[in-house]
Amino acid sequence: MNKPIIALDFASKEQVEELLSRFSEPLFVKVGMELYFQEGPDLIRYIKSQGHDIFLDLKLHDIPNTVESAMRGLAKLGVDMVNVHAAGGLEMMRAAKRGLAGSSTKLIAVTQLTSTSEEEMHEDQLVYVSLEESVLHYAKRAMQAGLDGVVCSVLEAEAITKVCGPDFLMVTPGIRPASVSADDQKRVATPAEARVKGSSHIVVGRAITKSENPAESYAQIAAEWSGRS
Ligand SMILES: O=c1ccn([C@@H]2O[C@H](COP(=O)(O)O)[C@@H](O)[C@H]2O)c(=O)[nH]1
Repeated sequence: MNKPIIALDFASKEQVEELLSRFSEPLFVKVGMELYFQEGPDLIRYIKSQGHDIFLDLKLHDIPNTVESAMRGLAKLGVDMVNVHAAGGLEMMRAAKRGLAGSSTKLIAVTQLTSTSEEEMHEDQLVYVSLEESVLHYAKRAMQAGLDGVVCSVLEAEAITKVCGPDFLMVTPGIRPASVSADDQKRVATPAEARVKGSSHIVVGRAITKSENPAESYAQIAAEWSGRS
C-alpha cells in the first residue's frame, strides 16, 4: 500500500519545516504551485535531503514544445512524480513524456479536477457528456500517450481500472475522513472508500495540515487507507 501523499499547500519553507518536524518517518509529500512559485527548486532539494518522496504538482498545460522543455528541467530535480493537464492533448502529453526521457520520474495527467462537478463541467467547459465519461476519455488518452496514470477522484477509479488495467496509477485527491468538511472539493471520498475502489495513491491536504495534531491525523488516515482500522 502506497503512503498517503500529504499536500504541502503552504506559502513558505518555514511552514514546511514546521509540518515536517512533527513526523519522524519518511513521507510522500506533494508540492504544488503555491509553494513552488514561492520557494522553487531549492525547496525540492531540501525536502529530498530530508528523505521524503515528492509529487511535484505543477499541472503543466501549454503547447507541446514548451511542455517538453519544461519537463526536461523538472527531470533534473529528481522528483518522483510530475503531472500535466490531459486537456492539453495527446501531443502535449507525448511531448511531456519525451521531456522526462532518461529519468525515473512518473508522469500522470489530471483528468477533471476533483473540485469540478458534472454541472460545472457542462457550464464551464461546454462538455456535455457525463463526468465519468470525460474522465475515462482523458484516462484513455493519457494511457495512449504512454503516461503512468492519472489524477482523478475515487468516484471514477473503478471505471478507469476496467479500461486501463490495475497497473495504471490513479492518484486521488478529494480525500475526506468522514468528520472533515469537503471545503471546495466536489467529488470526495474517505480513505477507506479509496482503498475499496482501487486508488493507487491518495492525496490529503487540509485534513492533515489544518488538523490540531497533523501526525495523529496522518496516522489515522494511513490506517484507514491501508485497512488497519
Ligand atoms: O483534481 C485535483 C488535482 C489536484 N488537487 C490537489 O490536491 C490537494 C488536495 O488538498 P485538500 O486540502 O485535501 O483538498 C490540493 O493540493 C490540490 O491542489 C486536487 O485537490 N484535485
